Amino acid sequence: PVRSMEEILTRVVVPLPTYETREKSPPPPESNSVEFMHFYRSLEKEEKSQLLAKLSHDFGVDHKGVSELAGKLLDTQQRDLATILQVEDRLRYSLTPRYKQLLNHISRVESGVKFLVDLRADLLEIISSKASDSPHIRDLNGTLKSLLSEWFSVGLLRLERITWQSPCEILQKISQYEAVHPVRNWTDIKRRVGPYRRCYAFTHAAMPGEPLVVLHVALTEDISDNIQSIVREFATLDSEEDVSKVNTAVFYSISSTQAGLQGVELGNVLIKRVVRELQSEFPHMSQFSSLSPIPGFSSWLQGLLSQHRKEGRVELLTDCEWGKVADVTNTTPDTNVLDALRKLISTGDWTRSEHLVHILEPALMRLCAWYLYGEKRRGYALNPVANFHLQNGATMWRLNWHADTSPRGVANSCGIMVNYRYFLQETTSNSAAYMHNKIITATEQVLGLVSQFQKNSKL
Ligand SMILES: CC(C)(COP(=O)(O)OP(=O)(O)O)[C@@H](O)C(=O)NCCC(N)=O
Repeated sequence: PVRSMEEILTRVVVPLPTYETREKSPPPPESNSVEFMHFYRSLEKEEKSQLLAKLSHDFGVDHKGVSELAGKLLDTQQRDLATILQVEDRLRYSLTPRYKQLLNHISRVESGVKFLVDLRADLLEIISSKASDSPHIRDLNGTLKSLLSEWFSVGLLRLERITWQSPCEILQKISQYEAVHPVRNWTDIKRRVGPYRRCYAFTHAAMPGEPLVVLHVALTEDISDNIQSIVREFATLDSEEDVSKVNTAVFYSISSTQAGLQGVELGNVLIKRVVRELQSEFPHMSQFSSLSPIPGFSSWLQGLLSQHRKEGRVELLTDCEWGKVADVTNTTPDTNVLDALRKLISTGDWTRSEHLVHILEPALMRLCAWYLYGEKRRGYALNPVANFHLQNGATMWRLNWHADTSPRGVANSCGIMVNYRYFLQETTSNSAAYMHNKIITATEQVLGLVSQFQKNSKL
C-alpha cells in the first residue's frame, strides 16, 4: 500500500495556498478528510506509523521557502516598519506545515476531533517507543497538540456532575476509566456517586458522551488519612441529611481517559473548576486536599535495598532498627538481614506482625518522604502523582501511615498515602516556584521526615 499511501497523501493533503490567495482559496471537499480518516483506520499499526512518518516528512514545512524568506527579512532590516511586518507575516505563514490544513479540515467533519485525539495517541506511542523519533514526527505531534489545546480549552469544556441518575452508559464508562481505585461492581459505583460524594467529568461537544477526565471527591469534616473509609464503607444514610459539618473536599481519584489529550492539562483544570463548583454549593468549605497513592515507592525501595546489598551495611535504617529487624527475622545483622527485609516488603508479610509494623513504621515513613521529596527526574519529582499535584501548585502536606491497607496499597507503597493540599491563595505561586525553580512546597511533617532520612544516610 506504499504507492497508494503516496497517492492518497498527495491528493488529500492539498498544497498550502500561496500567501496572496491564503484567505481566498476554498477548503478542499469534505470527502478528502473522510477518505483520509477511512484509509488511516484501515491500516495496521506498522503502516500507520509509516503513513505518519511520510505525512510529517513530505507534507510539512517548506524549509527552502522559509530560509529564503528569512534571508529576505534580514535584507529588509533597514527598511520601514510596515515592510518589515509584511515580510515577517510572509515568514510566519511559510512556517505553516502543509498537513496543518488537513488537521483543521478533519476537525470539522463528524467525529473528526475524536479521530485526531486518537491519532495523537498513536503519535505519542511512536515517540515513546523510540520506533522513529524523527524530528518531523515531533513537529507533527507539536502541531496537533497545540490545535487540541485550543479546541479543548476550558471555555469549551462542559462540567458534568455524575450521579446515580446519570445514564447507565456514562456510569459504566466512569467505572471502566477509574484507574486509581478500581470499581468492582454496581454497589461500588453507587457509593462513589452517593451521599457525601461527588463525581465530576469534563465533556466536549465534539466528543459527546465521552468523559474526558474524571474526578472523584469525598465530602468530609476533615482531611482523610485513609482510603478504605472512603471507598469501602457503606453509607447508612440514603441522603445527605446533615451537610453542616461538611467543610472539606478530598480528591481521592482522578483519571484522564484520552491518551491523545496528554499534555493538555485537563486534570489540573478540572480540579480548579470543581473547587469553584463546591465552594458555591458549600460556601463554608475551607479545606481542599487530595488523598493520593504513591505508585512506585515499594519498587524504588526494593531497588535501593538491592543496590545497597552489594555495598554491605546500609544506613537506610538505624542500627537499632536493623537489630530489631534481625531479631524478628532470626537473622544476624551482618548476615543478610537486608535480604530478609527485602523479602518481607516484597510479600507484604510484615503487615501481619504488629511488632514488625511498629519497628518499620518510622523507617518506611522516612524513606517514603525522601522518595517523594528527594528523588527527582530531570529536577522534578520522580513520582508522577507528586509531579502532577505539585505542577498544580499543591503543597506536599501529610504522609499517612496505614492509609491504604488493601493488598494493592501495601504492595505499591507499603500502605502509605499522601495528602497534596490545595491552599487556594498559594497554588499559583507554588506552581510557578515548582515549574521554574523546582521548589517543592512541603510541611514541617514532611520536611522533618526528610531530614531524619538524610541524617541516617548519605544519599
Ligand atoms: C493524573 C492525570 C489525570 C493528569 O492528567 P492531566 O491533567 O490531563 O495531565 P496531562 O496528562 O495533560 O499531563 C493523568 O496523568 C492520569 O490519568 N494518570 C493516571 C491515573 C492517576 N491519577 O495517576
